[in-house]
Amino acid sequence: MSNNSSRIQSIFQSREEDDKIMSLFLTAGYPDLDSTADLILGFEKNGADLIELGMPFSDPLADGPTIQQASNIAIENGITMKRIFDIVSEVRKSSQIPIILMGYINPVLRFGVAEFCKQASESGVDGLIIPDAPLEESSLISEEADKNNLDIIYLVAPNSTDERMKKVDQASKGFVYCVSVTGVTGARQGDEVAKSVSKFIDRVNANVVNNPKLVGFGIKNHEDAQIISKDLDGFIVGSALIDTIKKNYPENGWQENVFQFVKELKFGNI
Ligand SMILES: O=P(O)(O)OC[C@@H](O)[C@@H](O)c1c[nH]c2ccccc12
Repeated sequence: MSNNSSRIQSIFQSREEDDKIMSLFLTAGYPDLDSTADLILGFEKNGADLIELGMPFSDPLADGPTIQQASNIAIENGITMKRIFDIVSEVRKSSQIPIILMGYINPVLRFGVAEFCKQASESGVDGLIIPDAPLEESSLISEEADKNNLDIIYLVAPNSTDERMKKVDQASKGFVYCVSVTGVTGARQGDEVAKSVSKFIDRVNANVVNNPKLVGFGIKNHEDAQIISKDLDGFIVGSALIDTIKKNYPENGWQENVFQFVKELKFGNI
């Protein structure tokens, strides 16, 4: 029997007080099919603690332009569910970094929930984030996820009531995803996120007491990340990473430039 979910728990257990967990979001199959596994391994070497692998979908309603575009390119590249599982199996040959699949419910339903959870788990996936299958719809998938040792991570946002935050905390396993700003994914200008987020984080800390907490949406550099995750366990970056890939690909040495960005995100300019 696999025991995948313990991989997520163990990164929080071994965390030092000042060391923020860094989760990176990458669209599977972007910028090309062959790079995804190598990118994940390189992210890990350069400071990533956790990987969110995006399952591309043609109608990604929570995503801003950067991730929408990456999804479209990945679909053009020929990404499929099977290829996503193959990427995870490939990473598992040499790495134990926790991997969470993140995507929309439709492709999962089309694939078949039971089969999806089984194959995800067998390939070495640890958890799932399905933003359009919130708590109310969780019965669609929670039973099969449980059976296969997959943690389901639910989201809280500034417009979540205290009551809802408590419910999300009860239902989540692995961690709770704190969405820093209302709206879609994407890097924000200036200190927009840092300024608005502190009241929300206080409320999160009062209501979400059983799970570790990571904050995401709009974080673009180390300084943002440190300020925004100050009272939480860590942070998540997606769009700013994908923007960096887009800026460098396919120039010579593009991966090295991306890994340098990753290192600076985690450790600052050193
Ligand atoms: O891209 P940003 O602003 O850095 O935010 C993280 C985000 O990309 C990733 O976690 C994510 C991608 N798509 C999502 C949909 C819903 C919630 C979260 C996500």
